[in-house]
Amino acid sequence: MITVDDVHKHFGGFHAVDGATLEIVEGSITGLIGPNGAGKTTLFNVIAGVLEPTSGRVTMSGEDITGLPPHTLFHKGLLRTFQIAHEFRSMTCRENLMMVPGDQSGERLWNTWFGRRRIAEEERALRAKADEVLEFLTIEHLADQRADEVSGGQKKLLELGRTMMVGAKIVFLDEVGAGVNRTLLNTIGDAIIRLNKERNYTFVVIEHDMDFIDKLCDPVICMAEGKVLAQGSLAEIKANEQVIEAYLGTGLKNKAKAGVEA
Ligand SMILES: Nc1ncnc2c1ncn2[C@@H]1O[C@H](COP(=O)(O)OP(=O)(O)OP(=O)(O)O)[C@@H](O)[C@H]1O
Repeated sequence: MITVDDVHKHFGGFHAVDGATLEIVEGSITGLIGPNGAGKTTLFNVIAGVLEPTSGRVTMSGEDITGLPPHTLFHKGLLRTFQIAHEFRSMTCRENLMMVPGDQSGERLWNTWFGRRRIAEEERALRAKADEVLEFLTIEHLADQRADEVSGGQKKLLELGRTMMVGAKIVFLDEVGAGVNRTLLNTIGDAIIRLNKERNYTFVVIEHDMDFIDKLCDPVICMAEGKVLAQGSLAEIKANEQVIEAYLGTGLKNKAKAGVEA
């Protein structure tokens, strides 16, 4: 579905992504792991059009999407979740969902003059859709709560909900687990699995929480120092010596030589 071919992203002389090549298979929940500073978020941002790559190619279903801006990718069904923007925080959760850009007639001046009835109908449909999304995510009780009054985990669910307001095909999630309690993390995990199974979403998930990765992701891709080190099931990744070296820093071989137990 997505291929990343020899992508580089340099910040001055620093190679944050240094020749990453990988494939994201349609229908998968792919985990992207790696030590801090491995280049995971930078690679996400390149794929999602937030950053232009220094070189390399990204394709989606065979189409070259390298360097396309986020709003163009959004209309192709490729979404990266972001924290709810400052100006949306005083809105209710339902309104946050209803604000996701679509093709509402109300956005066009012509229709504000000539299509009031149609706008009202669309607004009703949008509201019903937002309520359906809130119900799917089991947060219907938050519909009228301001977005800045809900917990961190509930905000993450809302961010996921925003992807459901449009016909997302592939969603990039960056550290949904950070600072979220276990119960809500399970709710988020379940929502991801249901979206994957019931609505054919493909996910790419950056996460440090290995239990979360274990529950959700196959395959798992491990990056270090801007490169893809390994790809496979989590068990395979955990057994991969290069991966262990990357996480431990000094490396098993060196430790063995020094007579240190790994
Ligand atoms: N805009 C930027 N300018 C300069 N350096 C940057 C920039 N963005 C990222 N970097 C550097 O690139 C490297 C990779 O960062 P990135 O955030 O992609 O890593 P990561 O694998 O997502 O790490 P983490 O797991 O800690 O979030 C880091 O050393 C970071 O400091």
